[in-house]
Amino acid sequence: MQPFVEITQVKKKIDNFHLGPIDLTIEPGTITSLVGNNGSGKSTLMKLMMNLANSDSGIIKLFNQNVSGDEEHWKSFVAYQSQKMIGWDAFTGEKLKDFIAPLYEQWDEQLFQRLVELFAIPLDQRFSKLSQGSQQKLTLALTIPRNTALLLLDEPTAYLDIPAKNHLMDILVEWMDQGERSIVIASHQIEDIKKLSDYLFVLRNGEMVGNFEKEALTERYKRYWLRNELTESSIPGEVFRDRVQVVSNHPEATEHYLRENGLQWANQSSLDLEEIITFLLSPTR
Ligand SMILES: Nc1ncnc2c1ncn2[C@@H]1O[C@H](COP(=O)(O)OP(=O)(O)OP(=O)(O)O)[C@@H](O)[C@H]1O
Repeated sequence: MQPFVEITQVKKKIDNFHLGPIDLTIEPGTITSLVGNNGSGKSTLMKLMMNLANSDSGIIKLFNQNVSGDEEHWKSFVAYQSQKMIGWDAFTGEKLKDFIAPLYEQWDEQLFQRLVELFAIPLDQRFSKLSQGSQQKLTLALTIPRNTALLLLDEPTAYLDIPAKNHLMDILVEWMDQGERSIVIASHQIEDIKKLSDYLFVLRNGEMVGNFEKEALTERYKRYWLRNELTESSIPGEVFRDRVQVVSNHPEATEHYLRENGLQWANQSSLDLEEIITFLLSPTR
């Protein structure tokens, strides 16, 4: 099956900020988290994917169509939740639903009603009158039931309360099971990233660090506790050290070196995904 998204060598400059070059492919049936420090370009990348901003170079294809071309058929396969919904303030949830639902052939009214109930969304209030969390809940309730093949969510859980976050994760997992679908989610919430992602696309200050398969990434990092303090200046795979502790992102090379040089380790452990992301986003490591 054709990838849902193909991004090739995309670059974008905004004032002093440089994004890219970005290469990213989103296959059907996958959830990809966009992970990066603040201002690293996650929202910009999503806007580029939606053709809400123009790239300076490179190609972005959604459903095999160039997003900046004349043909806009690709838009019917995508639902996008941005951080700020422009033009919604004056309308109630009920009215917004009346505008949006008829635009989507696959609109799932039952799922909409379920989300309204689960999240206790007051549909009779104007969007501008809702709390930030309730605005986010309503936005999700008006986005997920569109049932498009691709769902782009820009920080969907930043303001959600704990029960709503948990409900949302269950709903997204369920939603994925209903067909050839994919989700791209920009998030700083480690629980979302851990629970949902198949892939982590990591950006550091506009630069692409990589697109990592989550399980492979967690297996790649190991911490070794050595019996004696290290005197070597650097050992293969090392990304961090502290007296008798070494963290490696290339365990085979590290272990080979330690054995060859008679350096024994008393213990080893895996790293938590949060710690791995911290290493990936840290400029000195
Ligand atoms: N409309 C704009 N005008 C000026 N600068 C912008 C604009 N949009 C984005 N930028 C700049 O682009 C860079 C990337 O911003 P972006 O919002 O894409 O990052 P992000 O990774 O989504 O950040 P965060 O995690 O804080 O939401 C930032 O330096 C930001 O200041």
